[in-house]
Amino acid sequence: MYLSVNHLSKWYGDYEALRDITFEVKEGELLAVLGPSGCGKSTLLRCLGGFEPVQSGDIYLNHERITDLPPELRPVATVFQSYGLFPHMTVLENVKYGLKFLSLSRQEATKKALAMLERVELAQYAHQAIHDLSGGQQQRVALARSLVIEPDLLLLDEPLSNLDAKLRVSMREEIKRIQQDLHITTIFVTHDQEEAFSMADTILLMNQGNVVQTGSAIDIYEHPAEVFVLDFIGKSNLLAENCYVRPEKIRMGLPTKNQPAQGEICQVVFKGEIIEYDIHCFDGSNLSVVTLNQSDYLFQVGTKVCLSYTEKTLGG
Ligand SMILES: Nc1ncnc2c1ncn2[C@@H]1O[C@H](COP(=O)(O)OP(=O)(O)OP(=O)(O)O)[C@@H](O)[C@H]1O
Repeated sequence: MYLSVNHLSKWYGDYEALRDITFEVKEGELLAVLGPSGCGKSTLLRCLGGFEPVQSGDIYLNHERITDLPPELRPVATVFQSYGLFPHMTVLENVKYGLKFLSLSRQEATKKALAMLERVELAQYAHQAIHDLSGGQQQRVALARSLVIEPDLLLLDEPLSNLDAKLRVSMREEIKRIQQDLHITTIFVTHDQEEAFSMADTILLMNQGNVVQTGSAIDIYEHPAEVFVLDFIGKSNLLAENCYVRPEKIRMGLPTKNQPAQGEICQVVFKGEIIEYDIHCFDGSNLSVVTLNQSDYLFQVGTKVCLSYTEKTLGG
């Protein structure tokens, strides 16, 4: 495997921030580390980048053990949330800065930096000051500066968190395009499920310093390993211990002679593309149902409905 992380543990004093973390990443794959605030995502990234020592465990990158190497000796580039660009330098100078520690002639460095700016579609801004660029453009300069050194592994810590909602969506596609073009193995930290789902080949879901599940977006959504995953990823109805049904998997209809009403709609939330319903069932339970907006608005508050669905089992 290209990146192997084996039994990594990290303590801050007597607080265990990472507990026995084990996972693998294939070459050219994009892995999203997803989880709630404080679960240890950034700590894991800092340990992979060499910015934090670990107490036990091993990291192998491209068959080399890098666990104890300082950041500058790891073939790894990190883009932090703040981008860390130098405001007094031009775009080109910022990207060339990444090459400072390689023994390249000035001409070679300029050529490489310009080629990378071309890749991220910013060549025309090469001689502009950093503060003349938008947030999304600055993000791409930070990416270019990291990628120009041709690292074996790219680490991105919540790279879209400083951008507005619309730009986040277009930057997701942009980062994915660049990552795939360069076939660069990438680990991307986010607390945003949609971001992880839309970008990652594999998702590593964390909670309280542990890895709780690893898999594709479909694996994790369709086969949640435990209640935490069910709650964190999407919406769900927990029916009984270990049994659940997703709201969009419930079919709702008007009662017929053969199918009596099982509940009554007590709330309708119109969200445009979808409509969310809260159903009070006659057995005393409550269910959430989501339907696509298919426009006949049959179901209003007070409508009695029948429901059909198949229960799924956690971990199944
Ligand atoms: N330098 C430190 N010293 C002590 N505790 C720390 C340190 N850095 C992080 N922690 C603790 O370790 C835990 C994990 O923090 P971390 O920043 O990795 O979480 P995170 O999942 O990235 O959160 P967020 O999404 O909010 O950035 C938290 O409880 C945090 O308070």
